[in-house]
Amino acid sequence: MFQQLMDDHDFLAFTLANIDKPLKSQAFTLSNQTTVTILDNGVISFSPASGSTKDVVLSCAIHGNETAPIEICNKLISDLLTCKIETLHRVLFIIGNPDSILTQTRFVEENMNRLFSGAHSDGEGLINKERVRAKALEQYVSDFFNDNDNSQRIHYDLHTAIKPSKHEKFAIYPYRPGRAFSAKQIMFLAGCDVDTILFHHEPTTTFSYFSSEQFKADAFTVELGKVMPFGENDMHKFANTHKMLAALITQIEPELAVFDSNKLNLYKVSRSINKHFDDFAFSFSKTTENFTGFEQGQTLAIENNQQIKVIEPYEAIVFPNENVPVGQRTVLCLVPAPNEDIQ
Ligand SMILES: O=C(O)CCC(=O)N[C@@H](CCC(=O)O)C(=O)O
Ligand SMILES: [Zn+2]
Repeated sequence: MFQQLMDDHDFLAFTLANIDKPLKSQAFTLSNQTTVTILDNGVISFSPASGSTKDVVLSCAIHGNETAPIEICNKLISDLLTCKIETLHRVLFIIGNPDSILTQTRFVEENMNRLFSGAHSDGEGLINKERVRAKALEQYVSDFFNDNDNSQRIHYDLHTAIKPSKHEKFAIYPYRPGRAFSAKQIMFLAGCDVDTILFHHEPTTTFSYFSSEQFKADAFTVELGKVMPFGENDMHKFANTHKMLAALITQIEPELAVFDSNKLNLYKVSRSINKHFDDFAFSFSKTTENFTGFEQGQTLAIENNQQIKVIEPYEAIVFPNENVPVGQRTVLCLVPAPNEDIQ
């Protein structure tokens, strides 16, 4: 079964070829003494022989149609397997939802990025593959981080956005009460061309919040551009992201620019507008880009004959999506964030 991976070093192809085949955890050693462990379909870790000071989780395809992050992770995995690059830190790669890669959809039955921090087992429980997978992924991340108590824990959950964005690459910094935001992390992301940060205002059931909250990891949902099918990503646009992620794992400390808020776009999430009725509809056009701003009093959406208006003097919107189940987020509203505690 592993021969295909040894021959072509294509972990994505290996993952898709082995969906639903029982896969026993298996480890082997590369010529540079890195231990490679395949833990499950789409889950692979690399451990250097010694000296790891960081534990890094790189996840992609939590939404199966978000292909650029999959291509970036697959290239890093391939370069590690061929010893073209050598990691100095423990790294866990996760291809989140292989079934939805095959269907080329965001998810098959349920949005996996609403199922973490135990939400997979709420209500009717583990009734579909996405719920079972979210629970399993929590376990892999927990085992990975718990294996090494002294390391800095990092998790970048890589996505692409459904709509085009005024700021092409941006990251969501999960809610972390009592913990300052990290200037170094923000500058690492800036090095990846991710120059826009959204500070979240409440707990969520996303993968990045899980790692941030449970393991005090420096964790982010990172949006690397717009969703595109395989073969249609302009990989030049991801060169700096790829370069920085490679530097993160192959260097003790990648070189970072000094924090400068003037070079960044910093937003705070002011509220999440959830869907309460089936007739929820936005008042703005379907082509409206992420980060489009609206003035106080403007109507953003209508549901059940009620208008949902802009509350703050100015709110920008991100991730508008009316096609979600009742109870889920339809859009996040953002306000400028000049005074966050960034250290
Ligand atoms: O473009 C969209 O509408 C969604 C893109 C996406 O998948 N975003 C993540 C953000 C998660 C977070 O808030 O940290 C998601 O919706 O799950
Ligand atoms: Zn996504």
